[in-house]
Amino acid sequence: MTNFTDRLRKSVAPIWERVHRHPFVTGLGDGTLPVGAFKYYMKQDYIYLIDYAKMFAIASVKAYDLETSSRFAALQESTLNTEMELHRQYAERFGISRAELEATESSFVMLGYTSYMLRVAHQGSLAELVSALLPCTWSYWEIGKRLAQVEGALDHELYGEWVRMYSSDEFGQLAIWLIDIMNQLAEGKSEQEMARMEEYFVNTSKMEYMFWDMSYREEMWPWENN
Ligand SMILES: Cc1ncc(CN)c(N)n1
Repeated sequence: MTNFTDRLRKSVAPIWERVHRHPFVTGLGDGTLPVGAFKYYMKQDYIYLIDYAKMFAIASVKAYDLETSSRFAALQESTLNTEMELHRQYAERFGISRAELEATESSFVMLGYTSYMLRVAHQGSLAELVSALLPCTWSYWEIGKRLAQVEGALDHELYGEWVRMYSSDEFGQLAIWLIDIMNQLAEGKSEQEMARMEEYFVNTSKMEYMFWDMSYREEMWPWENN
């Protein structure tokens, strides 16, 4: 028997494959990614994660039982204090202060992505909320695991830290828990509800691709660097 997340994964197969082949992602693995693009990405991703952590906070409020509520609260905590610590450490290496990091001006893609997710979180059910946030954690874990297979990627002096974090068992446990809860929440849902959840999952998967792409091109608003 296939579960709901098998259906989701199948529906985004071509998009995620494009992500795996994107030069930003392959460059993280083989070390060819320009440092400027990585710095740009780190700063945009830092402010992205501030909003992403809020998705878990809203999920904690919407949860139907205490255990689920506290798991989402823990996910918020680990985003703010473990995942974002990686960014703070990179920023320190680059001589970017915490204040500067937090004051990063949002790119259009970053703003579109987080605004969309937060809209689903505020207007939708818990199941819809999880379907919109799941590509973020799940796809990074998949990318991390694939890059960890590339020779030298785990030990690269700049990008190794990134690959180690997203391929780690700790990060994988978070992704697995989210995949499980997605399947539980989908149980008993009508085809119409599942189709809406699939739409959110596909849309945020496309936005993941766009986030990599804008980072590679260090894209801001069109009148600033075009
Ligand atoms: C844009 C994006 N997507 C996903 C992740 C992994 N939490 C992230 N840090 N940034």
